Amino acid sequence: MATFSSSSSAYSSRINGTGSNWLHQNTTSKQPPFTKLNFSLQQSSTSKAVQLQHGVKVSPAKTEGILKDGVNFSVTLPQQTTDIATFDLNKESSTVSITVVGASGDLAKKKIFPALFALYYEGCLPKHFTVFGYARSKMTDAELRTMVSKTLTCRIDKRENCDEKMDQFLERCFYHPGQYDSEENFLELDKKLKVHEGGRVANRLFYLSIPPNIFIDAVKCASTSASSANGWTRVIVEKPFGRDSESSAALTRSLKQYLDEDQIFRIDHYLGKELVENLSVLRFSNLIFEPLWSRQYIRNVQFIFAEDFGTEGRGGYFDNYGIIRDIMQNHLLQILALFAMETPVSLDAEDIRNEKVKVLRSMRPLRLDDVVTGQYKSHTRGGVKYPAYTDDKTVPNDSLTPTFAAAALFIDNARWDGVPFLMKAGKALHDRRAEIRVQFRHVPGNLYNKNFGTDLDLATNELVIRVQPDEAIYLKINNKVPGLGMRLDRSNLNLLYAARYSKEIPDAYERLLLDAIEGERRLFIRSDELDAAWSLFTPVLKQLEEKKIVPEYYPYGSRGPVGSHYLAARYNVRWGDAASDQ
Ligand SMILES: NC(=O)C1=CN([C@@H]2O[C@H](COP(=O)(O)OP(=O)(O)OC[C@H]3O[C@@H](n4cnc5c(N)ncnc54)[C@H](OP(=O)(O)O)[C@@H]3O)[C@@H](O)[C@H]2O)C=CC1
Ligand SMILES: O=C1O[C@H](COP(=O)(O)O)[C@@H](O)[C@H](O)[C@H]1O
Repeated sequence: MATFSSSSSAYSSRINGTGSNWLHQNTTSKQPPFTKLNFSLQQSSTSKAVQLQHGVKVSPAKTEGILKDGVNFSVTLPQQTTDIATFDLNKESSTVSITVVGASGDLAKKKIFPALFALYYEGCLPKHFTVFGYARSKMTDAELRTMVSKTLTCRIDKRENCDEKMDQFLERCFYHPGQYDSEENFLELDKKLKVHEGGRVANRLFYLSIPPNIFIDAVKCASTSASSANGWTRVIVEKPFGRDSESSAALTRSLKQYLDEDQIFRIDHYLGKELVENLSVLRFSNLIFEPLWSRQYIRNVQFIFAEDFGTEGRGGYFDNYGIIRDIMQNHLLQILALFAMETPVSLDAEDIRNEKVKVLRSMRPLRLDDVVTGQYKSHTRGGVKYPAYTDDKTVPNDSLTPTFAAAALFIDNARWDGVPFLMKAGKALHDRRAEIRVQFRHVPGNLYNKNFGTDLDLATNELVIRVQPDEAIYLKINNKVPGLGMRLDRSNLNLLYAARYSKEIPDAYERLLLDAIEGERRLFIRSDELDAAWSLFTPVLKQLEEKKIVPEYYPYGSRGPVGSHYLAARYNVRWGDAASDQ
């Protein structure tokens, strides 16, 4: 299947083949909004049928039904197309089976099944697809459907024909109980998959939604006993990808015993978030930002993640990892790489991932002095007692695992030399947010300095990219307060998504699942990126553990340890989220 998307305000294309490249993009109209793409069929085999959706036209007209190999054709989009247009070049002859391994688990219920349903509802899944749940729990197909329907609390809930669509979706959902290390059980799954595939080209996606200690067993069995014989087989792997450089490299080596790198889709769901996707658009398609994107104008950059709840229910997993591995080494570092990378040669996955690796490899490994850790303690507010991290029964009473960390990182390259990149991540804080804050330098020789009082830092521009909640991009500027005097204030140029766009924002898992089905790797982590990411954090993680560094305790629901402010102050930085006009 090949898809591309277009809209009146942005234009882009995503062209992928099924198995091998069915389509080759020759030219794209240069006029935004783009309206035309020219393709030629590359695969020298049988003719392909073309299905076009959303009023997309194909020319020449005779290609409408059957396309012959080597035929050039062009596709015209309606000017205002905002939806994804879907081509299915071999729709009658191929099918996609998505097996959720660990289907009885938390992530499967909370994210994966709802995302699959949303994709189905939006018409983004191929004509022929099947969803299989696989886990050890005993369940029938009907029981899986009940479980899925009960947990399909997703953005689609209130939409037209939701119930009807849900019933249709559930008819495509099946379950096979089995052990994760049993080739025999995976062979049984293979047999069932074959029945549903009905002799078509069989593409198979396995989503490993299981604890990391059983990844390799499951990959081994899936690849040896349930790989597709005539289509592609891909595996989505959930984090954690190891605990440090060594264990991550060992995991990669083991995965590569059974899979090629291009079959492995390492998911970092923050890369699927709308505002993170938009980061490159903001930087590379607006003349006003890219020239400012360097040490010359940027004073510091902050990546902030906060949750207003603790590890509830996931303490067992969390205690072995801690907040640095859970959030910083992956989600925040991935955003940092996209933020700081050089302009990629193109929007192709490999070009983008090459630039991300380069910037990660230009970074200094984090030093112990540049980290502050914290752990939440019990706190009573309004008569309600909020638990300490160690109150979780799955967490040892003497655990030193950080639930909060702040860190200062540096990129030793020409663009970013000396600019502090600060990260802060914590659970059980006073609010929930994820954002990027870019604080600009002072205006040299500012004529209005005297209007700002003594604290010039408060008067510098700040660009905030709020990833969640209430997605927004806003720029703090200085402005004259209307009137006869000369009083200045700080105001926001504010792009609040909910006010600007009526369209709801898809969940990150929808985008990533669709990309994995289409073979688009841009938003997945390549193994060299992972190595580079681990080498930045592994030394400090080891020191924290070996030296048994005691975290600073902070009350549940507070703003976190004071130490994070001292760390920022050492680099002349003030956390943007602490300001009153945030
Ligand atoms: N939950 C979340 O919000 C997030 C999870 N992740 C990652 O996604 C993956 C899945 O997470 P989640 O759904 O929370 O995990 P769960 O702990 O819910 O496990 C998923 C399923 O795996 C099976 N399982 C659990 N423990 C074991 C075990 N020790 N041995 C064998 N099988 C076991 C169980 O199925 P059964 O007993 O039926 O076989 C369970 O339903 C993990 O790698 C996690 O780190 C990543 C980001 C967020
Ligand atoms: O990967 C993880 O992410 C969640 C936060 O994800 P969000 O999309 O809800 O912001 C976090 O709670 C969890 O600890 C971590 O493993």
